[in-house]
Amino acid sequence: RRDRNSTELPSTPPSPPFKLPVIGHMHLIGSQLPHVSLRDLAAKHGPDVMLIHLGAVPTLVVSSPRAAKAVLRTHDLAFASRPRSMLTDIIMYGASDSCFAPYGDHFRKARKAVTVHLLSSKKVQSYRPVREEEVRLVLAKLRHHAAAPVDMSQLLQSFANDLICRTISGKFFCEEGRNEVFRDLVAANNALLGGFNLEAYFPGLARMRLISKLVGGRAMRVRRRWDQLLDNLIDDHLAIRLARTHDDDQHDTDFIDVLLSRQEEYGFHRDTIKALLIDMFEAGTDTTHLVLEYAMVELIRKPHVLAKLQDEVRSITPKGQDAVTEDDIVDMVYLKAVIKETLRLHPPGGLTIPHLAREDCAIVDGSYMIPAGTCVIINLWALNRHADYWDMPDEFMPGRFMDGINKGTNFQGQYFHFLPFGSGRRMCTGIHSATITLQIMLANLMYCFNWKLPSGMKEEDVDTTDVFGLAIHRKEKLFLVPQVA
Ligand code: HEM
Repeated sequence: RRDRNSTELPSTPPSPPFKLPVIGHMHLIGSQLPHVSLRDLAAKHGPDVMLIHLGAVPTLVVSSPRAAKAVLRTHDLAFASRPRSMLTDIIMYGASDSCFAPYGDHFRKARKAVTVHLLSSKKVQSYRPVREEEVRLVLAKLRHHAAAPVDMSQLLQSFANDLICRTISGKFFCEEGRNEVFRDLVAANNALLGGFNLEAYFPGLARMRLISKLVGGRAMRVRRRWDQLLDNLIDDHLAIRLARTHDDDQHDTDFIDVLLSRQEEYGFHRDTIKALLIDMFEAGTDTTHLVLEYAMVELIRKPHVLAKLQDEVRSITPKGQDAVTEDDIVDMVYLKAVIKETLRLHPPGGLTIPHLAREDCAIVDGSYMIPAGTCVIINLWALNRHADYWDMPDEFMPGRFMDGINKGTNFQGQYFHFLPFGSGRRMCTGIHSATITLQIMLANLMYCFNWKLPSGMKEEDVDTTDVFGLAIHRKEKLFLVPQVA
């Protein structure tokens, strides 16, 4: 495949020098955060695209908006697959989920089921009472601890966990303490999938019996724990469905119900349902709460932005209400700008999940030939801070979305310098759910409380060091003192 306006033969993308035997360019990624090392390497060796070898795996790193557009829009179909790995095969039941599934009939079916039946804007709207109730629980906890330092990292993580547990499996999930088990399991998945996996970079090793036994054994233990939890949940739901009258059947209340009611239509095996549920647990927690935490970090470090946001939220919410509702946030334009700016500076993954080239493809005006089988990662963090598109790119300035060149820029996937949710066939399916959750929680934190740092701490003392896993997170926990407004 080639772009139409190309005149010269495409070449291999540039690569950094110093490729070593066996490890390739891995030593150049170093101990820094991968998205930062890759941005710095790209600036020197391939500002649009750069080919590196991570162990034995040829990997294209995409770092400019025009190259991202080539991969995610112009040649979206050619780059819409995912690399296989022994770990995702085990944990995601043969990669039969939507996140890690290779492109093909199964992926299209799985993605359709998720976008149409679980995460469409209408479906997300139907979970409004659940969201509002979970937000109220957070507000009650904060009121209880008012005037004392609160571990906001932990509070926001529990909020995101509990909310996703309830949308997946109804209220009884939390009541029976299963959300604790699930929290452990998501952490175990992250340790496996987010860590450095030898077998992913040296596929030859995966064929060696000792390595496959070690890595596979660890993954199988986690998988068995997921099986236990999810089989119980599915069996409980099946029993309740059997006991229901025909009329009740109209109401699919949670994700498990919805998937069970569509199982025949889509021809899903029980394992596929389990894989899709793990996706939702996994993608729905360690994204939303980290963005909320970063929003609070940025706001506490910029008191004038925090004050402006509070003014907006408090002036729009009707007098006498004890909390902000989802109707109230429709006109909160500064709230939305604050959330965009937080997502711009802190996109949770930093990089996309790896894509895989399905066929040979010439990209960026036919300049570079990418062979089938190349792994592709788009450095979203680097795009979101690209100096050609953003003024003072490292500064937290929500106003940039209200005036100036980025007025009106949104994260729906058509502005290739701002892609916190990705773009194209592999774009995040949770975008509606994530957006409304971020908005309603942040609006309420602003409406109900004034915020201070623990005594003796100044704004500049708030630690902003990041560490890398499946998502980027802050090294230190965030403690803040809420004061009832
Ligand atoms: C602030 C919150 C979130 C952000 C910034 C975010 C961002 C992303 C990104 C960048 C990708 C990868 C795109 C690619 O590989 O090209 C992704 C994939 C995905 N996200 Fe999200 N996400 C968020 C929340 C959620 C939520 C709440 C859910 C579901 C409940 C979700 C479900 C998924 C799924 C299923 C995929 C895989 C899509 C595919 O491969 O077809 N995400 N997300």
